[in-house]
Amino acid sequence: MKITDIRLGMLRVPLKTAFKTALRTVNSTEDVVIIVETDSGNTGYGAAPATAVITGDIHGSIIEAIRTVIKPRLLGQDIADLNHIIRLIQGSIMKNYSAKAAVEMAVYDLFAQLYKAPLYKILGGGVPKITTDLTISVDYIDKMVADSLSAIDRGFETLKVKVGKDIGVDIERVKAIYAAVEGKALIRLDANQGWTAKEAVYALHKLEDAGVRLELVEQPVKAYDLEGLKYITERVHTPVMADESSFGPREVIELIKMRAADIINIKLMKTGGIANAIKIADICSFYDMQCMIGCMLEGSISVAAAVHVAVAKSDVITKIDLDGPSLCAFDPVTSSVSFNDADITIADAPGLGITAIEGLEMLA
Ligand SMILES: C[C@H](N)C(=O)N[C@H](CCC(=O)O)C(=O)O
Ligand SMILES: [Mg+2]
Repeated sequence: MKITDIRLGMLRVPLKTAFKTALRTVNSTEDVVIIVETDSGNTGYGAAPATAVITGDIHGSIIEAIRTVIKPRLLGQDIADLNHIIRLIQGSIMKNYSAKAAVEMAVYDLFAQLYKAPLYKILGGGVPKITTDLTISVDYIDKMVADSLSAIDRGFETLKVKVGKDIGVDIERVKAIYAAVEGKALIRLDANQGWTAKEAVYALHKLEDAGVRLELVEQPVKAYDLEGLKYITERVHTPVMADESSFGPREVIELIKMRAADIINIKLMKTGGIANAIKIADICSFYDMQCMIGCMLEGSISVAAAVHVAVAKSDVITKIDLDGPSLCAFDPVTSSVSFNDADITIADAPGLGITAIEGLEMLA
């Protein structure tokens, strides 16, 4: 099975409601879709959103990295040589993790198709059913409480509450949501780098003293501020998770050595794809550290790839934040992964099992 062509398209899907974090506000998912064709007639799919504020990637850079750098190296490659192709992708260009992730997942899709098995089985097997949280965007307190209650009505049992704005209002936001959902849902916070280390310790102590039980707090401080992350981890009971501070295996090893965080958030758009995501899971497993698998604001093609990884690495990936498709108004993709609000399941089809994508605009 040899690669004969790589084509690109754009897939845009409106959100149910605006997605608001400390870093940005977005109203739709906009993914670069990659289609890898082979001489056997098999097609592999991948996708990547442009999350400039986190990865530095924009649509143009993703498209150009794939078109001008990665594609020429991959044409003619035999899908059976998976590790060789991964090395070609990862060594082709510095950074550009979203572009690498999109291409790599399409290659993994084909590799699993070669052996006629769902991707998660090729990655080690597991039970093909996981449960995701839902993100509650940072907003007026009443709106966040209403959104949290509506998420519970939809069946979500874990809410990822966005904070990281004004520290005083953030504390009130979390208290109000906790009072409304206590006993009905678990709360995890994501400050998306919005606090200083001292603010984070102050806020978390206030919440802990008020009896607010949080599952974890994600990326309270700036991505580069590993000392700040460590300062918080050493002072609060709430487990601290690194997101923007950990991209690939190197950062994860550094965080573990420093004891700067309790949990690592793995995202394919930060790792540059599946191979590094698995390496991180294995490193964390070795050090008895738990992981979350998360997503950017992205649609169901790339999130499906993360679902396969989550299933295969469920021993160490114990927390799931794969709610991109649940935030969308509809899912234009037909695949073997079904996103039913909190419940995500994989049916028994080869690879990622993608059979149709409605509304895909092919790029010239
Ligand atoms: C969508 C997901 N639940 C999420 O919140 N991801 C963010 C980054 C999303 C973005 O800005 O695209 C995160 O975990 O920081
Ligand atoms: Mg985060």
